[in-house]
Amino acid sequence: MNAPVVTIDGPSGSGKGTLCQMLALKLGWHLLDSGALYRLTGMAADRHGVSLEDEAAVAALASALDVEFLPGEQGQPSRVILEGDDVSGELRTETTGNLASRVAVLPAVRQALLQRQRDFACAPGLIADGRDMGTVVFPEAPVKVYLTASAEERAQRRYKQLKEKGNDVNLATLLEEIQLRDRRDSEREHAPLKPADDAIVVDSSGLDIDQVFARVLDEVSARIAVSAR
Ligand SMILES: Nc1ncnc2c1ncn2[C@@H]1O[C@H](COP(=O)(O)OP(=O)(O)O)[C@@H](O)[C@H]1O
Ligand SMILES: Nc1ccn([C@H]2C[C@H](O)[C@@H](COP(=O)(O)OP(=O)(O)O)O2)c(=O)n1
Repeated sequence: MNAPVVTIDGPSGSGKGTLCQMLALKLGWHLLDSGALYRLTGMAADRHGVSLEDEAAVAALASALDVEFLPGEQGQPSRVILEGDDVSGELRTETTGNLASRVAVLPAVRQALLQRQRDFACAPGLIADGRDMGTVVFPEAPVKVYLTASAEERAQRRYKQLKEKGNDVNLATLLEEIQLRDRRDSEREHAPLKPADDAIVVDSSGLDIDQVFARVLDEVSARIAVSAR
């Protein structure tokens, strides 16, 4: 039998990454950060001077990504190595997020990453974070969540997150970037950001992350026999 998959889709800053890490830790399941694959593809194109207009060349980079995901030293975040360089910091910037959103409109890139994402579904189970996890990559998943929040709240969260990391950020610019990315991700022709027909929609505006986690864990426990750690 295939491993169970819980999909968590939604726009930037809705809390997907945080929620998915909490769920994966609680259940002892694998975690797929699909956005990281689009981010790495965008970064690879940038490094190799490949134009984002050249769909075939960007897709070739996506199929051949030379990447390693390393667990962090005790108490440290995990590290991502692209072509031998530690790109963990650069990977999470808004500039890279925008690059990712631009390569993500290219159908050949999405196709090149499809099987790589499905291969993450191994026992005992997978928590999959992205935009099209429930609609395209794992349409048979028994639990699908669409996590959202107002653009203003998401921009505030991102502002706080980046400020805490010591980045020089501007709230109005972050809000504009989030709105632009929402539009590009939702309006693209292939695998647009939208809730799956059978997704549970959770609006996290006004909920803290522990409340979101409790709500989603209840939904998971109601649908799948899980043994939480
Ligand atoms: N429900 C919430 N309330 C307040 N802050 C949150 C909530 N969920 C996530 N955050 C914070 O918002 C920021 C963005 O969350 P993240 O998980 O990176 O979102 P995404 O992966 O959807 O872009 C992080 O700093 C995170 O701690
Ligand atoms: N399954 C996915 C995941 C991400 N993408 C694209 C669209 C997103 O704007 C970028 C970056 O995604 P990522 O989840 O890393 O970004 P956020 O943490 O939500 O800001 O990649 C996608 O098209 N499909």
